[in-house]
Amino acid sequence: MASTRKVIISCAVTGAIHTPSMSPYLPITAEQIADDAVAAAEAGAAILHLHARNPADGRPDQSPEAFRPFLSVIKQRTGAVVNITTGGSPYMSVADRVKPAATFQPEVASLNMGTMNFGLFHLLNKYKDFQHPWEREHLENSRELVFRNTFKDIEFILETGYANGTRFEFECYDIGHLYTLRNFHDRGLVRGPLFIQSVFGILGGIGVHQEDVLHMRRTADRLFGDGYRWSVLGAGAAQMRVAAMAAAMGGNVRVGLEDSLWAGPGRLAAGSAEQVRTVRGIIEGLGLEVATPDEARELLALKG
Ligand SMILES: C[C@H](N)CC(=O)CC(=O)O
Ligand SMILES: [Zn+2]
Repeated sequence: MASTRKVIISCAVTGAIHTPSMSPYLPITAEQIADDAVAAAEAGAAILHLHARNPADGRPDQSPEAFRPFLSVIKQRTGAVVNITTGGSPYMSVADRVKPAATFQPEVASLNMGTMNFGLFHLLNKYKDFQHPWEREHLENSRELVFRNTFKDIEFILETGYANGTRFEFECYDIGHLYTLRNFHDRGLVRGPLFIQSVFGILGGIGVHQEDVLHMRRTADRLFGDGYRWSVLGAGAAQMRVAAMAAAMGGNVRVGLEDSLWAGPGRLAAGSAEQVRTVRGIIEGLGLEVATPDEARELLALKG
């Protein structure tokens, strides 16, 4: 009897897109980030994708010192795989963005496969009142904001990570990013199995329609055959629908308050663990099983 397929749940607990005034549940302090991450791991997340913030006003903070307090707690309290962002926020230089991963040498680090417009200004239609002035600026400035990751930047991040045995979550926000990854693959600059995180619903990238999800899957199959592990994240209200489609199509999933603040229409999630429980229900409802951190390590050939 064929063994049941294991689905890897990644959880991104805070990110750098959402701001404190958007949800009282968005973890900001190191203690809140650690507690939310541990709860997500206990709910079934095998991989924890981590950003840091300034505890005073929630502003994204990419200094290694901002990461250290919650990383040690997470390591003590869970066996989950740690995935440190190299995306940081679009306002940061690549040199700053890579510092935490270079310092802590995690099993996994995120890597955005290209430069892109990163639209957040549409969120101003929804959010009017902000505790901190930087929040409105963060959204307004996104009209002329470019998230920069040139081919040279990507090479630099790859070299930095691979030197420490770190593997990558290749974030592909559009079909062109898959072709970029294929080019790096053909030049022998990336190591398989490739962990591809398809990102749906960020303004500036691909949408959240089922045809978009299918298109990403088919293109990745054509470019990488069985040399990759596919995962998806859907931004905002599309999170669970995109996850359900991908799980049914042999994929893995990412949830968490970095990608969506919601538990349902008009209902804020009281933490990332609530979304992990929801997506776990979908996965088990499909007759599949959730991968443990060690099963994820094996599937992704991580250093452990
Ligand atoms: C849409 C997500 N915020 C993508 C992300 O997680 C980027 C990164 O941290 O490198
Ligand atoms: Zn991130």
